[in-house]
Amino acid sequence: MQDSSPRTPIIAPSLLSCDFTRIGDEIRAIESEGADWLHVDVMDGHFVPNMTFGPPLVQAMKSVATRPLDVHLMVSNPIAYASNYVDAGAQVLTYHWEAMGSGTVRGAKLANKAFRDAGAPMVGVSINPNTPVEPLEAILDEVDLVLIMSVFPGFGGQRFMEHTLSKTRWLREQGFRGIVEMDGGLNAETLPLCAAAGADAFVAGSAIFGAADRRGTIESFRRAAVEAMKEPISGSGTVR
Ligand SMILES: O=C(CO)[C@H](O)[C@H](O)COP(=O)(O)O
Ligand SMILES: [Fe+2]
Repeated sequence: MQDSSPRTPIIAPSLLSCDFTRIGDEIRAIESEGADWLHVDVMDGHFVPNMTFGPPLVQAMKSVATRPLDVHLMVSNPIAYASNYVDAGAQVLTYHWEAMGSGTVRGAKLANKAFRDAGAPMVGVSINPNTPVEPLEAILDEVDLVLIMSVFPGFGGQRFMEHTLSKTRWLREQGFRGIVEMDGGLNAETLPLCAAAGADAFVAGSAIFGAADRRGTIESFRRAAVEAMKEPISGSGTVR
C-alpha cells in the first residue's frame, strides 16, 4: 500500500554542530533562520563512543527554544532516562532499536510503552545503517516516527550511506503514515534522495551549521525536499 497523503518537509538542524559556547544564541538564530525542529543528539559514551547532552542541558535548551526538541537518544538504557528527557522538554523522543534487547520486538515494545508512560508527546525508534528495517513491522503502529540512520551514530560530518534509502522506501511501501526521518550526511545532494525515498524529516548538522548562509541553506533544503516529494516514491537515486 502506498500513502498518497501530501507530506510537509521538516528541517531539523542538529545542535551537535553548533557552537556550544553560545548554545542559547545558536538556538535563537537557527530558529529565526528557518529550523522546524531542533535535533538534539544524546550520546552516553557506551552505546556510541562519544558523550554529549544530559537532561539539565536539554532543559536549558528548552528554556530558549520555541521549536520542538527532537531528542535522539543514542544510549544503552533509554528506558532509564525517558522521563528525565521528557521532563527536560523533549517533544520527540527516539530510542535505538539496537539498544533494546540487542534489537528485539519485545524490547522495542517495552520502550514504546515506557516512553508513552513517561509522557513523551511523540515516540520514535531509530535503526543503525547495518540493521534491517523489516523487523520493525511489528511495532510500526506503536510509534510516531522512524529515524533511519544514514551514518553510524556517534559523530557529525560523516558521509551519507546510500543503501539506507531502501529502508525509507520500504517503510512507505508498508503504508507507514508516521514521520520518517533521516539523519547523517544530509546535504544539497543527498537530502533530495531522502525526500524522494519517502522521508519527511531531515536532520542536518554540518551542512547547516557549517554553511556561510544558514538561512539560504535551510530554504534551499526545504525547496529541494518539496520538489522531490512531488514525485511518487520510487527509484534508487545514486550519490556521486
Ligand atoms: O545522530 C547524529 C550522529 O550520531 C547526528 O544527528 C548526525 O550525524 C548529524 O550530523 P551531520 O549532518 O553532520 O552528519
Ligand atoms: Fe541524530
